[in-house]
Amino acid sequence: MDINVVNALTYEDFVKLFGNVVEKCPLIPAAIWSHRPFKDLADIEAHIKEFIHSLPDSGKEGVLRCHPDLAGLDLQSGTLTRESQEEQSQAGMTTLDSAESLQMYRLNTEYKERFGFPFVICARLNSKADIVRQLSERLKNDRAAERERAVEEVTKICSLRLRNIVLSDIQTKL
Ligand SMILES: NC(=O)N[C@H]1NC(=O)NC1=O
Repeated sequence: MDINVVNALTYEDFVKLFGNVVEKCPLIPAAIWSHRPFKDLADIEAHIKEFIHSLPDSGKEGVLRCHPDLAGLDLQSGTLTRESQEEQSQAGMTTLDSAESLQMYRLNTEYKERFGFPFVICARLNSKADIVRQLSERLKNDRAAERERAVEEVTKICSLRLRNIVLSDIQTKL
């Protein structure tokens, strides 16, 4: 995908195309649109990261709260976004047995009670075993460290989603 094509998109088409690069946060692409023209995809990514990092703690936590639980209710009821469905499926979250589902439910619940936002990890870069291990490990962090850790995962998810868009035919997304 040519960056000139992206730079020529209307605001509406830009948000339609990049609206979910950060889960359920179309405000983020809407905000960075004003930085056009972008040099390349890395430039778009840098603006998104800068925007997220510039948010106050409450804003960062808000971004985290837009994420569905891994192997949670949205997955069970078929209400995940297309991107999240693909990612969770790739990490084996859609084929958990009942003991694994219960373990994820308990850990997710404990995590949300401790931090007040859901556990977020880039599912495409982690196996089922990695996810369970990291969920248990990260429960030991303090809130500020964990917020930053989780935001880092949001940026990894965003990078892969951006790459996916670029590698696929732009026309099919509009
Ligand atoms: N909670 C959480 O990590 N959710 C996600 N991770 C990911 O890669 N896609 C998601 O929706």
